[in-house]
Amino acid sequence: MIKAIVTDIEGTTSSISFVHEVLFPYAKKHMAGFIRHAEALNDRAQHDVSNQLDEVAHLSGIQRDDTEALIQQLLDWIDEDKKATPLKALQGMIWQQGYRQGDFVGHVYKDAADYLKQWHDQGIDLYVYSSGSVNAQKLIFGHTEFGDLTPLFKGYFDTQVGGKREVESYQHIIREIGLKGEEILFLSDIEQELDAATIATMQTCWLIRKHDSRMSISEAAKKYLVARDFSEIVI
Ligand SMILES: CSCCC(=O)C(=O)COP(=O)(O)O
Ligand SMILES: [Mg+2]
Repeated sequence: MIKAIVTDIEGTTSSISFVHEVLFPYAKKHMAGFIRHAEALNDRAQHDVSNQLDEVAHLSGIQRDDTEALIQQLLDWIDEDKKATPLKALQGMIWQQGYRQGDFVGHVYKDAADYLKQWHDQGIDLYVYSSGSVNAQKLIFGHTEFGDLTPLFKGYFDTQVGGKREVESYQHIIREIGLKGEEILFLSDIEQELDAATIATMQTCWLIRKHDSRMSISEAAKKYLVARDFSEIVI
């Protein structure tokens, strides 16, 4: 029996095009200005940005005092869709401005919003696991056309627990949730994420959305339970 559901965001609850054509370009446009002007932020925000730049320097081997090279590295990582934790943290800080200013609304499919509400009302614990930072996850679900969906979620996981294709990440999430793996359903559009969750003993469902699918439904169904939207997910 499923007692908890952990969902991916991009390609699962939300469209790939929103992430790649709205969020990523917005972060790219504002990254340099955001970092150069970090000094003008309040102390805590400045400290947060500085910590992330420390980590960019550590991961890239670029000198910590070469701000322009660090910015270029971040822009290159956006182009590569690199799931680097400091990039994801900085993107979240930049998107926060965008959501607050009303530059965009977080995209969530209607079926996802409807079923998340239904499952929540049934007493199923809901969690998010995305490469986007926990801050970014709360922002996308907090600013949807269906209102603030964050009260539906019991918890959020990002790459602080590890990469989404690593078995250990799902083992960590299972421990944190405090249920057996087979009592938790993981939803994703990415085969390698489903593979890792399955090895960690979670149940899985592969989302093959019409305009977002990277795989045919018949091919995917040979390996995992599949759903074209949340209404087809069997609990
Ligand atoms: C939290 S919205 C932005 C998502 C993001 O930055 C990303 O890289 C997509 O990752 P996901 O694990 O949701 O596919
Ligand atoms: Mg995804």
